[in-house]
Amino acid sequence: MKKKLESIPATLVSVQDYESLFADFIPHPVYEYIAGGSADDISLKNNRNAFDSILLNRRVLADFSAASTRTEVLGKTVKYPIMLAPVAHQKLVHPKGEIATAEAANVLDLGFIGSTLSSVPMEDVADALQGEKWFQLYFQESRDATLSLIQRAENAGYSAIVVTVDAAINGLRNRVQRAGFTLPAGMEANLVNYQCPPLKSIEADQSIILNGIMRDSPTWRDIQWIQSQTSLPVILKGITNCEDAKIAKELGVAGIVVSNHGGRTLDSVPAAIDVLADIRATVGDDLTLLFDSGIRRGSDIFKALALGADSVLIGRPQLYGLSIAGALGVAHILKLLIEEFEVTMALMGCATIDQITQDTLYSKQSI
Ligand SMILES: Cc1cc2nc3c(=O)[nH]c(=O)nc-3n(C[C@H](O)[C@H](O)[C@H](O)COP(=O)(O)O)c2cc1C
Ligand SMILES: CCCCCCC(=O)C(=O)O
Repeated sequence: MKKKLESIPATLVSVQDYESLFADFIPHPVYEYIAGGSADDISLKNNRNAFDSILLNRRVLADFSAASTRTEVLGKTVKYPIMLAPVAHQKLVHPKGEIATAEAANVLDLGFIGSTLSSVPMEDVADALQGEKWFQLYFQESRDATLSLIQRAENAGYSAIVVTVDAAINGLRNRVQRAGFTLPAGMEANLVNYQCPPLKSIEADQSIILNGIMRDSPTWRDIQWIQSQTSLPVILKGITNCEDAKIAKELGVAGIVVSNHGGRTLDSVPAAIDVLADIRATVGDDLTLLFDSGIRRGSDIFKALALGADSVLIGRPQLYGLSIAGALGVAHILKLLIEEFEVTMALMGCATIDQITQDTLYSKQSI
């Protein structure tokens, strides 16, 4: 395994370059955990294929005298429509874990979503962050434990709760199983004092999954309960279905992350980018829509905004940079994506974010 780099070689000029290299810097089972999707990687691959099939309908000779990447997300002005997605267990790839990623987010002035499963306590991650910080919530087995996480997030200064709703149980992580990946101790720093309740009893002819694990799994009523327990905006992450988006809006959530979890939960769900426009049409213009799953280029950020996202989240690329060169690597990757996004805006003739509309894309039928 290679030692972390202390400077960035001139050959690393895109996220793809980092992606090709990061396996050399981490143990193979960890690589499989990060790079893999679920089951046959169908959704994982679809995420990229779908982005590649979207073509840009450029305009020339546009006026850039008042150009800006600034926009509003959840009622606040941000420098770029880009945030760091919640990514668990970051000390798997670097001893500083989430602290290094937070430092990179600070350098680029990007918002950060801290995971319930972070390997650094959420309070320390919050202290390391200078900009916008949201907390991603995984429901715990008991409401007390879930509520305690929300209260800790509030006390630590997080300004929104992002509830992940697409992972009621783990997906079929076959690549992880084949590689023999197991989570080392110390990778779930927020949960050290949380007791795991005993396994639920089931009848002899019942399913452990459907009647055991899923029996008390969260429902829409639990989302309402969370809303009743916090004054922070509540955002649901992991919606790919228009009816679910409609229910979420009716319940008054502050936003939705259109995401298939990077192809890591249910395999064979569509590419997240392929459902984004329909979800935007369903919820209307006013609800905050975030997007992740497959963003690897600045042009992907542009495409997601054109299809209705207010901001995108960067997932796996954080870990490529962290594995190879710590905070410097993450910052470099984020910088590359920002520059690519700006180049795309420039060559597309879009000087401001509100000019990035569906008209900037060829419709699939028209080509
Ligand atoms: C190693 C890893 C850990 C992740 N941990 C979380 C997590 O703790 N909570 C969560 O909501 N999503 C988690 N995700 C999903 C990301 O937030 C995001 O949805 C996904 O990475 C987007 O796909 P992409 O990385 O292919 O762009 C994780 C993803 C990876 C790769
Ligand atoms: C029951 C879901 C566990 C997910 C663990 C972290 C994550 O979101 C991911 O690996 O993806």
